Amino acid sequence: MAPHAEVGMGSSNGTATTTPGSKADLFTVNSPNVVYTENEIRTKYTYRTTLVNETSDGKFEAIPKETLYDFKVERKVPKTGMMLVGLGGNNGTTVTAGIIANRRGLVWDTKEGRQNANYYGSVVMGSTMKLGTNAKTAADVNIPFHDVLPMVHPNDLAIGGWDISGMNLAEAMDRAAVLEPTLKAQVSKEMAQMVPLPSIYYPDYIAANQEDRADNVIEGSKASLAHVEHIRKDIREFKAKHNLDKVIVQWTANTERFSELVPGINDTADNLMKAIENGHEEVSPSTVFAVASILEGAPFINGSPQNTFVPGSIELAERHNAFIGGDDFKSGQTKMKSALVDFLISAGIKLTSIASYNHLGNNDGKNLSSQKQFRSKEISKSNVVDDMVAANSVLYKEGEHPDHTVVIKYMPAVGDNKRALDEYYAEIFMGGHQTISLFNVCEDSLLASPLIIDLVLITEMMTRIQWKNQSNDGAATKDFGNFHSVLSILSYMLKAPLTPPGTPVVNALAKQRGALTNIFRACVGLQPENDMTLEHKLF
Ligand SMILES: NC(=O)c1ccc[n+]([C@@H]2O[C@H](COP(=O)([O-])OP(=O)(O)OC[C@H]3O[C@@H](n4cnc5c(N)ncnc54)[C@H](O)[C@@H]3O)[C@@H](O)[C@H]2O)c1
Ligand SMILES: O=P([O-])([O-])O[C@@H]1[C@@H](O)[C@H](O)[C@@H](O)[C@H](O)[C@@H]1O
Repeated sequence: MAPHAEVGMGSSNGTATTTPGSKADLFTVNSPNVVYTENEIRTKYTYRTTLVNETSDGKFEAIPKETLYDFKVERKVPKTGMMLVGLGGNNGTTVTAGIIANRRGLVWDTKEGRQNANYYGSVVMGSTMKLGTNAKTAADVNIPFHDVLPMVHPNDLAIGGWDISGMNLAEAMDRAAVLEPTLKAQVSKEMAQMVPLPSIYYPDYIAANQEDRADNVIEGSKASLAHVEHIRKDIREFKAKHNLDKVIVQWTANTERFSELVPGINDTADNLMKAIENGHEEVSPSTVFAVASILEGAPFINGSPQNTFVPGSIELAERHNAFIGGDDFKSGQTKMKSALVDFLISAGIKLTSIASYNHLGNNDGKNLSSQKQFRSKEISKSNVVDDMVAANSVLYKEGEHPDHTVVIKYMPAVGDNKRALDEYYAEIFMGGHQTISLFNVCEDSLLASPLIIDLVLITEMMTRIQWKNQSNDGAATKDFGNFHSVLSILSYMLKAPLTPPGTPVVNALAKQRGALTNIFRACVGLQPENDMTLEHKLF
């Protein structure tokens, strides 16, 4: 068996990328509130919100509020590694092959002609944001999202990870049946050298039909401190082997059943550690990976829908000032839903029914053909409309919401090319109705892989941003510190965004992108994009 090798840093014949440590800035901000030093960007930022009081006669009083923040961004781009749990799966092999292809600037033949490697579908690598308006022409100036802050380039990521299947990544890529043979042929040699590290396997958490893959497992079928330490050691060794500054761990392994939330077991950090020590059956493999990552100081992202982040794991992350994020990549059908529902309801159209069906034939679909695993996915796919409905009391009474059903069927013949069929039914003006019927073929792994990259790049960036705020008299109220451990800024990439305890969940796609964009703009002293364009209206 080939050694547990990984794909290393950018190769000699790779395309030009942001060399770790360089500060090749596309723009600088000329403002008294922004200071650039050799190692940092320091910003004084005025955050403007509106506080609302309810008056005794049922009306509202709106009070504009300003909070002064200091932001500090480390400019040095660190050498970063991405460790995937489920490396040998459809997503794991596809994202690995995609980064290798981009790094080497590969071109391959397809039925439609020559195809170049790209990062389409990645917000960070494939989208832009408005920097401002041209001082002379007043035309919008848009820049690549990746250039708003000094971010890691995906071509420079070292890649590794774990899988309960010991198949090398070239064979696993063939098993996944996602990529063109002409591309696979060009990356196969390099991927054949990559064999996932053995992983923990607790059969009760994933479908029984996954058992035939489990030939690369660490001894023990229940949680243990030994499992936590084994994973921590894997992370340390990967980091040392590639001489990395940082490692981000991401779960793209199978969807697990939900863990039961048991007081005294997974409700607090101490109880969770005790439950792991005692091998409690309500501690899942994904929670063990989360705990190991938190203790090792590696941010952990959950790309699947199960409740990995039981309350005890969130408390543990907060205690260790570690970053976590999740849940469940928002790749195709649900991404469309979170945009369409936002459009309909904010247009004053009363959505009354969503029928959301899909069938797919990959191993994910095979795992989801088991009821407990499907239930995890059904929950994450169903809750995505709640915030948009609750925000419109004109259309919906308290507690009223559209009918919403989610159906997933396993149809091996279609492989990774999921067919999503949706019907949106709505009430319109004067008793009319609108019916929107969608047929959306989502090549699932090709849609999810860019999200895996975005989650790593944004999470890594968040480890280099610190903040403090000032009281109104300008005195610093605290020293610089990290954002909250739960990275809700990642919500755009996720179906069921995890938020700091007690804070609201935002699923509307435009709001999610706006939060991500405007927080990054704030870190270089730029006000939020507001699209008012008064300069084009007031003259
Ligand atoms: N568009 C998408 O593909 C998409 C979107 C949202 C969420 N997801 C989720 O992403 C996950 C991966 O999707 P996929 O299509 O790559 O699935 P996949 O079944 O092809 O890959 C999952 C991999 O995880 C491995 N695995 C299972 N248990 C493991 C463990 N305990 N440790 C290490 N490896 C383990 C399996 O052997 C398999 O190789 C699934 O949970 C899926 O629901 C996928
Ligand atoms: O396309 P989307 O809804 O974002 O997400 C997908 C689901 O539609 C699909 O049924 C499931 O198998 C995938 O894991 C993924 O969750």
